[in-house]
Amino acid sequence: MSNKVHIFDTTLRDGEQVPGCQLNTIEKIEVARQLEKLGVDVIEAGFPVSSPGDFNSVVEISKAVENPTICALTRAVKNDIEVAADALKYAKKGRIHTGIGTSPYHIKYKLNSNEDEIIERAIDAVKYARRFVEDVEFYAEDAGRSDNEYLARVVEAVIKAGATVINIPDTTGYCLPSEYGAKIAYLMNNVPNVDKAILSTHCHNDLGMATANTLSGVINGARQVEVTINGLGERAGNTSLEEVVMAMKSHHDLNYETGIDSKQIMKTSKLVSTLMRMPVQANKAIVGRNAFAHSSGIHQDGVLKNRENYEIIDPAEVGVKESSIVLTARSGRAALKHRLSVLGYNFDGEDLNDIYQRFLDLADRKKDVADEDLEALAGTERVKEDRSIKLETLQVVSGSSTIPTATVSVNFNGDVFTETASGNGPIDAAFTAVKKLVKRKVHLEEFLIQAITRGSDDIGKVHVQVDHKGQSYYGFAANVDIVTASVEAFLDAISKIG
Ligand SMILES: CC(=O)SCCNC(=O)CCNC(=O)[C@H](O)C(C)(C)COP(=O)(O)OP(=O)(O)OC[C@H]1O[C@@H](n2cnc3c(N)ncnc32)[C@H](O)[C@@H]1OP(=O)(O)O
Ligand SMILES: CC(C)C(=O)C(=O)O
Repeated sequence: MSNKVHIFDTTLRDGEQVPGCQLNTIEKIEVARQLEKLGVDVIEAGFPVSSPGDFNSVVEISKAVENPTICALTRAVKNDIEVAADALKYAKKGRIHTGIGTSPYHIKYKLNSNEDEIIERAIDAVKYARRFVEDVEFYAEDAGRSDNEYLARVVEAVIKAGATVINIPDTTGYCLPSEYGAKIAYLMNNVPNVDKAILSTHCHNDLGMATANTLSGVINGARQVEVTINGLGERAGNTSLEEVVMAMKSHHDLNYETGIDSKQIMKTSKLVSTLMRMPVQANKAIVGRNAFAHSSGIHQDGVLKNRENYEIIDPAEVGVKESSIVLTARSGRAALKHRLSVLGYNFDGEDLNDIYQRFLDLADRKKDVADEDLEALAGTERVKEDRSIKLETLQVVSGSSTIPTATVSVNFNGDVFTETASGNGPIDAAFTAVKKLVKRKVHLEEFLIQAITRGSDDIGKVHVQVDHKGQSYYGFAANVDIVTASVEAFLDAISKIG
């Protein structure tokens, strides 16, 4: 048996069934072209009978794409098949995907039918589709809950009728991996003409087992997998392409081949997420933003010593530039030292311990610490050491119905002095208190606050310029508390007055 596993992407059909994920034709063409670059074998482009828009998309995708087979979905209904054939008229390689439910639920409650009648309808649909195209895929909807012996009879009959690929969908995401694998193995062993067709998996994720079930199907003989980018699909989603492909690639011993250029995975994931307006969960395998992010000290130390200590996939393999070391309150000195060195600062020994304590203080208040925060820490560390007047404590009261008041204590050569003042805001009040403390005539000439990175938990960077007897002095500080940063910057400037 060949080791080639065909990748059938149904992002534009099953993925597009997700509420809010509908795309227009131009967007679908963009996704289809990217899927072609990714190297999928089949693109399921839509369900042409469902709407003129979907019909048109299948037509235009057929024109736009060269290499992959373009597939159109139908029910086991003549008109669906005729419309699909018409939509595929420009496809270089076109496939009709027709089928019908085979589980007791579907046969009785959905189709109000019986087993023999369903086999006849399945045969008729496949034969009818073969009048239009050579490549006909048959789906036994809800195969996951279908009786294996009956399913084998259906599969044998539709292969005889001319089906080239047989899809065994776990439509409701019900199967366990062992159960789904056993179903594929049963068909491989009990359908006499099974070698005339390819068995395909189509596993939904209702119990979070879509990827496991798909792999179990492949291990037991399926050679096509139906998958979507980012695992999008009806209800809890479909099997995610990136997970299946990277699982097969990571386990070289399984020896499966696909035509996928895995370096295109991230780009494809981002395109689909953006166009379908469906964010990817941060911890999603392979394509989540945390999939290659290390944020705890022990892991960071391990990754810095050797990436493979904590990574089974080289991020470059899926088109991610590099893994990231995210500095948080759970990071250790190894990660901090590494990040500082990337930024051009070398901290060792006691210096490293000092900045590490200040870093922890910041990280406890801020979820993650960005490079700009580190720059500020590394810079202010030096600034503060040189200063003769140091801020001991600062307390401010402000709000919409109170007079802003600040109490500032400073340490001047070992002695602590305290003053309280009010102002038109907390910074003005604190500056007035500082002016009372230093007993020097200083005039604030310039005052600039900047947020360093993004959120409201950001570090504020403050630059001040003060005038004393006609000469300008500059001060700088950074802190998550902008009033503290302002007072520190003011003191920094004042300390420079001789
Ligand atoms: C498991 C899957 O994901 S299958 C794909 C699901 N995707 C979609 O359904 C999107 C496209 N669907 C549509 O646009 C519409 O449902 C259409 C055009 C296909 C049909 O629309 P309507 O004619 O209004 O039928 P409606 O959707 O209400 O009901 C479906 C009918 O198809 C029948 N049907 C369902 N599946 C099949 C099948 N595989 N083969 C034959 N008939 C089927 C149902 O029994 C029902 O028939 P009934 O009205 O005689 O009871
Ligand atoms: C149409 C079929 C293949 C399907 O989407 C399913 O059974 O989940």
